[in-house]
Amino acid sequence: MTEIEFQKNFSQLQYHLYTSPLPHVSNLHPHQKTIHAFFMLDHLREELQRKNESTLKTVNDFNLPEELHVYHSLYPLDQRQEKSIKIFGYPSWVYKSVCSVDGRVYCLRRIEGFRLTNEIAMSTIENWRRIRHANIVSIREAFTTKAFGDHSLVFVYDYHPLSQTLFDKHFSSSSLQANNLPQSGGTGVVVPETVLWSYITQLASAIKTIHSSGLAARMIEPTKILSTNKNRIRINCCGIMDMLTFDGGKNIHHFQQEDLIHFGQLIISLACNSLSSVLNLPKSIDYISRHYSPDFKNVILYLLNKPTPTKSVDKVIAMIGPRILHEINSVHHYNDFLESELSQELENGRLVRLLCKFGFINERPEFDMDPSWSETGDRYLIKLFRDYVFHQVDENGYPVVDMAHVLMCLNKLDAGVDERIMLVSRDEQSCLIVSYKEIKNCIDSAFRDLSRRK
Ligand SMILES: Nc1ncnc2c1ncn2[C@@H]1O[C@H](COP(=O)(O)OP(=O)(O)OP(=O)(O)O)[C@@H](O)[C@H]1O
Repeated sequence: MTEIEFQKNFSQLQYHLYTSPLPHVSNLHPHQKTIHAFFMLDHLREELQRKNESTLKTVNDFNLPEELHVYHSLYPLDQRQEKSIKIFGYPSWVYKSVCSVDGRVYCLRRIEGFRLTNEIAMSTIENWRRIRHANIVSIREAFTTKAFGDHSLVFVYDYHPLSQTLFDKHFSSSSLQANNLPQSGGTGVVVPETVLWSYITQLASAIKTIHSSGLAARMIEPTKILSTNKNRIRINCCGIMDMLTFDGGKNIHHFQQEDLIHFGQLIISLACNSLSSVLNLPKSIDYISRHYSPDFKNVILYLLNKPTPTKSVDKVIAMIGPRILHEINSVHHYNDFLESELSQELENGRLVRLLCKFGFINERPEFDMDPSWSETGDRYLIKLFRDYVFHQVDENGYPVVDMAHVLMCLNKLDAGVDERIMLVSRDEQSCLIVSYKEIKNCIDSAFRDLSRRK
């Protein structure tokens, strides 16, 4: 399916189901709530919806193999059609794909035209598979294939929907600036120092885990670091270079030292908002001294120092200690925020379960001829309660469509409160005074009754 067909077949989801609260209702009493209090924040919902949509996207591309090892439904993720061989020495392609073994979505990276001659190289992936880190894209497996009509090597990674490379995030729209250092009299920094400290902390943590496992990342570069969430980054493509240039681990110390230098170059490029800033270090450091804190400059200078036997990521971690505490604090705050948003939806799950029970009980066709089912006793009460919640009309006979009323009734029902309400029959000939507690008992017993009938 093409992108246009996809748009046609799946009508756009309405992200903004509710407008934000108006100013005059924002000052509520403690016991009052607006409709927004029952749902997660719009922007969070929208982000999750978009991620789901992009995870489900499919395409009918006859140039792609239908099946590849245990993977199918390949969907290309490359945004740029021109293939650069700068990073791997071979053209590489990225696909989203579904695994037929566990049904999950993965990201496949194909290295085109690579013929594996040394089988032992495959074993390097085992070391990488053992690494689980919040700032590293996890690798699952690697295999060779001729499904594309050539000898290709495919690496399977966790899929992070809608992720962006740091290059796309910070350098793509600024290609003009990419060749020039920002002017000293400019409006100030492009990437705030707090964001850069967060990047430094996350990358240092990932590199520490990699180096402690006797490995080297060899991928600290803007197109191979993914931004998967707000300020959340992950090193991508780990393990590929170890396989493409297999040396049995002889040069690992050299590659680890290179990691630190590339780390420094990445941060300097982000701080100066220019990929070429590493070519003119004195000018770049001067810019950083004027716009960022001395601590920040010292970390960069340390990272860019010539390799020595004592230069290590541990020293970087010691230098950035206080910033790590700040990062932990921010992460805990964000965690609290997400937990509170999640709890809003938890309430909705409860209400959906209640609505499902209503759906099971009311208007069952097989009991149409059985007046004892819905027209008497408990079931009759449930039917009247359903009318009370959903089918009320105003004094002019117009339907009352009031979500707050529905939510209030369902919440009181779920809690089984003692409050009493008056239920009126449709012909208005009889009325019943019952408590939510009694109705709750009726629903539970009717549902139990249904579940038992097999
Ligand atoms: N694990 C992943 N999960 C989800 N999306 C990914 C993953 N890895 C890469 N992508 C996406 O695939 C696209 C292409 O990635 P790639 O690494 O090829 O970047 P690139 O900028 O095209 O680099 P190159 O110039 O080396 O091809 C990017 O938009 C990236 O966000």
